[in-house]
Amino acid sequence: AENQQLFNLINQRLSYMKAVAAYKATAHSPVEDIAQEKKVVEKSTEQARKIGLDPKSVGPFLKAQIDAAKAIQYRYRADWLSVPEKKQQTVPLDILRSRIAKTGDAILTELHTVLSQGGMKPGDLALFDNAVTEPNLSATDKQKLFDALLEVKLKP
Ligand SMILES: C=C(O[C@@H]1C=C(C(=O)O)C=C[C@H]1O)C(=O)O
Repeated sequence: AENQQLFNLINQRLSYMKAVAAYKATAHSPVEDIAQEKKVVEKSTEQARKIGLDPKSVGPFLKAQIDAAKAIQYRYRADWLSVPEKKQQTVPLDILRSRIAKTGDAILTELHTVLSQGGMKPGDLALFDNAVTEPNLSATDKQKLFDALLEVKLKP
């Protein structure tokens, strides 16, 4: 169903965070990049408005996605301090960010479709739980993400 596709896309965005964390670890860069977050929020808010989502209700969802993305990266970084990973090939950050942006746009488009077809019910939490499989996402991060997702509305 459409909900399943939406949840898969949300998981896909989170699944890029291991590669982002690996790039930053190699570059000795911090996880948090406020300038990039601002770009993501501005572009996504504009996209949401264009496709007919209520931009105000999208704000907390975007924040929850970014918070989850950072929490995942911090956990990888912490784990790699205890048990270093074998040297992997790192994907350039600009390439990862363009994939993240594409997935982010797809999430908003799919969310619009779901809301146009009647929206989600709290009972969809079980579907969401199964679809969102990123191992370094905590149960509370996951709950926050789902709660913010349920608050997104169509443009009045
Ligand atoms: C994903 C990244 O890491 C963090 C999370 C971001 C996001 O979820 O869009 C943006 C900037 C960073 O604070 C990144 O640096 O691109």
